[in-house]
Amino acid sequence: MEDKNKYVFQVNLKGMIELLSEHIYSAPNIFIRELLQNGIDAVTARKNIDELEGEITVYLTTQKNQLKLIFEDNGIGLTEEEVHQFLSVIGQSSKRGDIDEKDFIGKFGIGMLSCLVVSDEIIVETRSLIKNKGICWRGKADGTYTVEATENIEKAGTRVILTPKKEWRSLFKEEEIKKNILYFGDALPIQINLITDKGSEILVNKEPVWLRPEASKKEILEYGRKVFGINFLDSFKLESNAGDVKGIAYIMPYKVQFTGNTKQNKIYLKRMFLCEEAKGLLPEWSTFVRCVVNTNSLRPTASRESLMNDKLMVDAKNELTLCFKDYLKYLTVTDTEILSQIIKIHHLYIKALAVEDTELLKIFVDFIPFETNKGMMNFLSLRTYNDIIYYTPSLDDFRQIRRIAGSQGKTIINSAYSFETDLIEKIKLTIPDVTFKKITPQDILDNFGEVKISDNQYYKRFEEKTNQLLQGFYCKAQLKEFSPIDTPAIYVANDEAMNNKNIQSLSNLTNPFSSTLPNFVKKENENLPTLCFNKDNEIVQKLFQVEDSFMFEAIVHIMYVQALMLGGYPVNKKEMEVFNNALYQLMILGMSDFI
Ligand SMILES: Nc1ncnc2c1ncn2[C@@H]1O[C@H](COP(=O)(O)OP(=O)(O)OP(=O)(O)O)[C@@H](O)[C@H]1O
Repeated sequence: MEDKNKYVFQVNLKGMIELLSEHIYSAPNIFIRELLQNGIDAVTARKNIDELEGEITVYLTTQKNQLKLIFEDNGIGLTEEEVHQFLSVIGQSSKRGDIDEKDFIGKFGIGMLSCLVVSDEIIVETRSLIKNKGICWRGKADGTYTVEATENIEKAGTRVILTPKKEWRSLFKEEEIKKNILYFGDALPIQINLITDKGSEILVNKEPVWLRPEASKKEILEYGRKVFGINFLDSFKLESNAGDVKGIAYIMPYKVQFTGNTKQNKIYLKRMFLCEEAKGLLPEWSTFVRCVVNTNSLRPTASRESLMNDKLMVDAKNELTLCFKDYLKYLTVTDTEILSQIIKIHHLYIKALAVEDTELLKIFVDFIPFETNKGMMNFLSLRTYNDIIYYTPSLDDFRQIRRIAGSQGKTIINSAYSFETDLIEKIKLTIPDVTFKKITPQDILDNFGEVKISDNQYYKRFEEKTNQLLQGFYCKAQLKEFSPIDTPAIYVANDEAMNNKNIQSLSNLTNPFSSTLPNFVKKENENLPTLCFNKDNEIVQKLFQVEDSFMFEAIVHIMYVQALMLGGYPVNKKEMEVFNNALYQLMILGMSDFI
């Protein structure tokens, strides 16, 4: 029995078009991609029936003062029933459920709507290869359509005719049409002709160089230069069974920011340009390459402007990651010159790769450069000249200790960069005969030579007086022996000590809560930053004998703030004030002798 309360959904076509143009498709030129796609799918469908070579011809012509864009293909065409079934029902596609479904690019049944973004009406003249009768279908943005017989189309195939809306005229200019056809269709396996009132030209007619197995490296690099405008260092093939992916990766000739920018590639789906975003398809550390790849079976999203991040994509990514690794391994035996250039320019990425792959780590480890207190050094020199290799994962610590550690004969790696500490941990596991040791400023301090204060009244008084002066800055003073001898004082503070200093400074502010802050510092905590004076330094030695308290104070303040600056520590307002004041007073004093 029929349900009286049952109704059928209505579709507001205008709303649908708005949705497509504003939210699904990124630009109005997408209609060119959709028309090319339909043309090629129609030709593919015909290939199963006869051997005719497929062709797409685009006409740009003025008829009765009206600009017309005509996309014509010699594909399978549509019967009258199919016109009603597929062209006139949104979301209905002849390519879904077909045994050859995987051969077609389209499948959602919405692509044609993109034409209504730029044209008020779509006219489709079509003649099916199966039922030899010409049909003219006219669809409008208000959701109505008409179908009638036509003699306009003589052979099997389809012709889509668009008249530009006023606001989109610029998209229908010859150069614009040409540019967009090449942008989306330059790798399509079909001849594409452009015929205008001025003449005709073939835009696409051969296999792109990056898909030709016999193409030379020179040709491939030349293609990369043309497309990306970059003189790449080298190139290698990308191939994966999962997703049926094939293409080329180009090595950037200069350093690129480690921003994870994956948006400067060319990704094709069944040879139709899809997007520039390779996220999910290539490994995260691969931003030192640009790639051009085609996939025949990874799945696009409905906007057809990115790939779906599904299991197949993950499998493809794993296979493509292997291509990177194989290429680098291959270079170790075929072209170490290129390899060392790649490592020199892109060592950050190579390190990330080595963290992931033990085999590669073993191959590359000696080539890998590290930033040390003695400049850039590769691992081979590091391990040849040092029994112990020190490293520090904090840039602040590295800045602080690099000079002093060097003078003590230690080599320290700055491992504050991404992947660096992970890499060191991995090297420790993989190459056990190399000794690594993490080092902090405190370790350096512990290694300074002790000075017996009680033996010398000058030393004793010096430490007392400097401690008194520095108390107000939450810093303690110690007399030590260390090299280099020309460094009068070094400020040493670990994170906790700095934290204590900051809390103490804040507690002096007028904020009503600030007085409670010192309670957060552990009471028994002796962990304050330390200013180590170098007992054997000339200025310090002179300072032992300075009796004048004004002069003593000024010099200690200058040495304190200078040590802060040298260590790369922040200098607060109070510290800056005493520093400036001391300098000012000393300058006045110095000048007075010459007046
Ligand atoms: N040039 C053509 N030749 C033959 N049939 C066509 C042509 N263009 C469109 N069609 C028919 O119209 C249907 C709808 O086309 P439309 O572009 O809207 O969607 P689709 O190509 O099926 O999928 P998608 O939305 O993924 O592009 C197609 O499935 C096809 O049957």
